[in-house]
Amino acid sequence: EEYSHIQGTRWNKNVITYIGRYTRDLPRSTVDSLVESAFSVWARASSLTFVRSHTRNADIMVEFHGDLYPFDGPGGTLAHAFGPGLGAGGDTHFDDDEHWTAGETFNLFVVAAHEFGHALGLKHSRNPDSLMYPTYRSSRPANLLSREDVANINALY
Ligand SMILES: CNC(=O)[C@@H](NC(=O)[C@H](CC(C)C)CN(O)C=O)C(C)(C)C
Ligand SMILES: [Ca+2]
Ligand SMILES: [Zn+2]
Ligand SMILES: [Zn+2]
Repeated sequence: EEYSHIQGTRWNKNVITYIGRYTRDLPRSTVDSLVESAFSVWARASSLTFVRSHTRNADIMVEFHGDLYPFDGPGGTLAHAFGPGLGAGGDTHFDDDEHWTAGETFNLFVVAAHEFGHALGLKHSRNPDSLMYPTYRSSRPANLLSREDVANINALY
């Protein structure tokens, strides 16, 4: 879920940096490629570009953590992200009590793409076909973004 109390509306730049941590569920190289693919979903639909950083002052920190709020053990909430901003702004956290996969439930690429939508400033959609719909759906269409998702990211950047 997005944390509106700290987020701004959008990043004031088009090149956004990120740095990632890892889960024991997958090889690090797999996490790297799934995260990069999730960012490229938004890069392809907008004027944004995402650059992996190796310094801690990256815009978006990708982390995995267990039983700290709002996480709740296996199932339930899968991840959360802060809207654009300094410090924790843009940071994206995955519940490490989930089983993260590159295929079946829960698919890290699909969840990351949703979370990165929040990290860019997008809210939830009421359209079940949209990536920004608040419930996880494993059988997502090939083109992850709905026309609404594309319209919303381009209305923002
Ligand atoms: C399977 N569990 C769910 O479908 C849960 N939904 C989520 O964990 C959202 C992330 C999904 C959409 C990737 C939380 N969210 O909005 C983060 O930005 C519940 C619907 C149970 C809350
Ligand atoms: Ca959970
Ligand atoms: Zn969400
Ligand atoms: Zn967190």
